[in-house]
Amino acid sequence: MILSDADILERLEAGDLVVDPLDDPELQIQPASVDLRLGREFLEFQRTNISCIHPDSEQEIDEYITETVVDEGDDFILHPGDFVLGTTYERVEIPADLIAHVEGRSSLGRLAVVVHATAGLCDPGYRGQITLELSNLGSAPVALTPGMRISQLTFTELKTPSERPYGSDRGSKYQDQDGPQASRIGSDDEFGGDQLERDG
Ligand SMILES: Nc1ccn([C@H]2C[C@H](O)[C@@H](COP(=O)(O)OP(=O)(O)OP(=O)(O)O)O2)c(=O)n1
Repeated sequence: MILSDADILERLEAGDLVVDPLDDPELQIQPASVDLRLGREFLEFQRTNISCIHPDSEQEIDEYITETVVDEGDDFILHPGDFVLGTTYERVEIPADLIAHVEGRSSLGRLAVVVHATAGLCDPGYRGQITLELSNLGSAPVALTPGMRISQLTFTELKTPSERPYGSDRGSKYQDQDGPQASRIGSDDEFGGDQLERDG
């Protein structure tokens, strides 16, 4: 079951679902979602000198990334073909019996701005700001203003609460993230590994 505005309000008031700060609930709570605003920090991949990214090398990923913090009143210009990481301004806490989906807003989609390239799932138990995978599929640069409503979060109730919510086991590498976080896929090994065992 997907939560409606009334369900979302009820869970926010109960305090187990958190969207903080929710400065203008009337504007931000939509019929069945909550609009989230764009934060000031962005991570950009440097275009030059990248021969190949090895996902298992965190150091390598960090070396290729630069951080930009947009000053008050300024915009971040997302150029055609760009891919950058942004962040929601709000911090969320998802209870063990809900799963949240990060969705784009139609008004930005119509400008060819995509807010999550592939991953759009916030696990039950997740706490923190949400990293946005921003790209511009159009042919004109688009100005993004921190504070603008950039994405929306929908909530689906699980049949039973998760027994191992995010944060309760070793693999929860993005728990409590603050600002945009680059991929930590290199930590997968440390947490049990995705590598297939080789035969012989
Ligand atoms: N666009 C998104 C999607 C998710 N998340 C956060 C909320 C999720 O609960 C958490 C982990 O997401 P995934 O499970 O999709 O990521 P991984 O499987 O790579 O990480 P882990 O191994 O920690 O589960 O990241 C985020 O900040 N921005």
